[in-house]
Amino acid sequence: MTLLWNPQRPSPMPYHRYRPFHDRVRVPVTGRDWPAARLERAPLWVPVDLRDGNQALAEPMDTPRKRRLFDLLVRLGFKEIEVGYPSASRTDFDFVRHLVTSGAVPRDVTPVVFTPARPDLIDRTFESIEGMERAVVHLYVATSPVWREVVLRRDRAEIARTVREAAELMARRAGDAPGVRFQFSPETFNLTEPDFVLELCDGLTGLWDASPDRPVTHNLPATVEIATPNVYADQIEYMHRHLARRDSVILSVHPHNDRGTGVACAELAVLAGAQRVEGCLFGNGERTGNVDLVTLALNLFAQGVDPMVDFGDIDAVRETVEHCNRIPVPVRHPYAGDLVHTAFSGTHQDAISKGLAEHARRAAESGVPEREAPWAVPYLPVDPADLGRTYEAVIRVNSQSGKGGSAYLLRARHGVDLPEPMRPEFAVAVQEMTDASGREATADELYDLFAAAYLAEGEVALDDWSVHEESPGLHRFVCTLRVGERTGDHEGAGPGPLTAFADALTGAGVKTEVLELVEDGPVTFARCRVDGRAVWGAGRADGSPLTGSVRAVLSAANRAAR
Ligand SMILES: CC(=O)SCCNC(=O)CCNC(=O)[C@H](O)C(C)(C)COP(=O)(O)OP(=O)(O)OC[C@H]1O[C@@H](n2cnc3c(N)ncnc32)[C@H](O)[C@@H]1OP(=O)(O)O
Ligand SMILES: CC(C)C(=O)C(=O)O
Repeated sequence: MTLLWNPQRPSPMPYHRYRPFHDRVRVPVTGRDWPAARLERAPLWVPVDLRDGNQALAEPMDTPRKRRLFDLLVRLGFKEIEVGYPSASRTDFDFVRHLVTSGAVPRDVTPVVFTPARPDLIDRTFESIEGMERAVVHLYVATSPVWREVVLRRDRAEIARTVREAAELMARRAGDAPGVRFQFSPETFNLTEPDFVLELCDGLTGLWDASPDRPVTHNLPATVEIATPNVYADQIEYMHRHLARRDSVILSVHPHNDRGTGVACAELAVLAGAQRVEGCLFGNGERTGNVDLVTLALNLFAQGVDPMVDFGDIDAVRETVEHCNRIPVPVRHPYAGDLVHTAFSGTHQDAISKGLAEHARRAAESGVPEREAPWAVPYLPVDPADLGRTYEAVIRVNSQSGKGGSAYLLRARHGVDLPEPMRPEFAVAVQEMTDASGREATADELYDLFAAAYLAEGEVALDDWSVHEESPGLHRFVCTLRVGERTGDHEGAGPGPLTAFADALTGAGVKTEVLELVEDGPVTFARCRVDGRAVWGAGRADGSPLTGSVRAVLSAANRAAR
């Protein structure tokens, strides 16, 4: 049926090659609490940058880079950190040994080491953590039908045996070391039959004798995203409700981002009962990456919930992560990208500029410091200052901008506060400039434009001027004026110094009347009627208000002459 309101036509794309998730995995729905749940506290965040993130880098990190990232993660407040896949390479093994021998691991931080279900590699993993006070040994095996059939070539029973044997070896290797705990990941969980995941996880909970004091972590990855986040939430809630000895299990999730919904998957999974979230800073990781822990934590922060990690200097975090990964963070990355607190467009700038002024006003009114006052500035979900950013980048001007943007930059960066009625005419000049260049205009370029338009010399020049009060209510202004080619000495009289100057100008042939004066800050503004036209002028006060006013009137005379 052709819908009148939707004129789209069938595309030539071969979508018939792909199957919806419900043809690929059974998602049992036995009640659903997550849609009404709320995010009220931070889950246990577990950065996997040094393992999952690292295995996705063209140049995996060496020990100095790994150490720098590890120290950053500790400083940020992470308490469980996956530090590597020690059986995979000498570099990874050596780094875990470095952590053991260097004393880099604080007492309240637990490293996690990752291993496949192979006896030789499990042995090597345990070798790497010898002497480590606390560690989680993390076992993984892929469990979904495609991986079973195509990759591992083992059926369900064989996979279950592989997992059991690996887990038994792990338990033997750990002995009764109180500092070692266990984690299991059924890789490709989101494509695996739920009853098989339960069989494997519950088997391990029993085999490892998990208890509330020594819980096991069952980590349920969306290894490759296959569906909308609500489906993952259903899968997690099902496990949350059905896992055995639930009080002895830490239910963890590990979303990737193939459909671009890793963050949503993690958030809905926490609503559905997950207590622990694995991810990477800024979403590094294979293909489209792991879920981004920065976005997740700051999403909580922006809801008034303590993220339990400190991203108060986001640019320093970004700099270290970019150095270690050798991958730049995109300019639109939530919270951390270069442009994410910036508005170029006119109406947004207007709203932000009004919002910032209102924020300052309310803070002053209630006697609360601005950085403590409740935040409600349009278009800025969080105060950039809370992330260690300044307001400099908040408003930037190009041809999409309006009068508010250029006025804001002139005020914020040059102390020049254009009177409201003057802003539209300046915005026209700005737009002409930015339309012509196709570029952004910096605050300095805006000032130069303003100075050329309002502060520069013109047709009318003033020299050797003085003013005095001849008698109460009568001022006399004496000066030399050049108007075009003609230069002459002039005098004017009036009740105030400026009316006297206007009179002198009128005497020199430039009929001038001062309508309004705005003397506030380093530049004074005057609206005058010059030869019948109302025009604005501006003058630098340079410490003397009268000088500013005289120059502003002269500027108006010049602008009228142009
Ligand atoms: C979801 C994840 O992120 S999983 C982790 C991915 N990370 C990495 O692969 C980086 C580190 N890996 C490596 O360095 C290597 O793959 C090693 C050292 C672990 C193993 O190397 P190799 O012995 O050369 O094996 P290879 O890399 O070809 O891996 C494929 C083999 O592992 C088997 N395998 C895959 N996953 C697992 C697992 N979880 N447990 C046991 N065996 C597994 C495959 O069935 C295949 O076996 P086959 O050769 O008998 O067919
Ligand atoms: C094995 C798990 C933890 C994983 O890395 C994944 O599935 O992406």
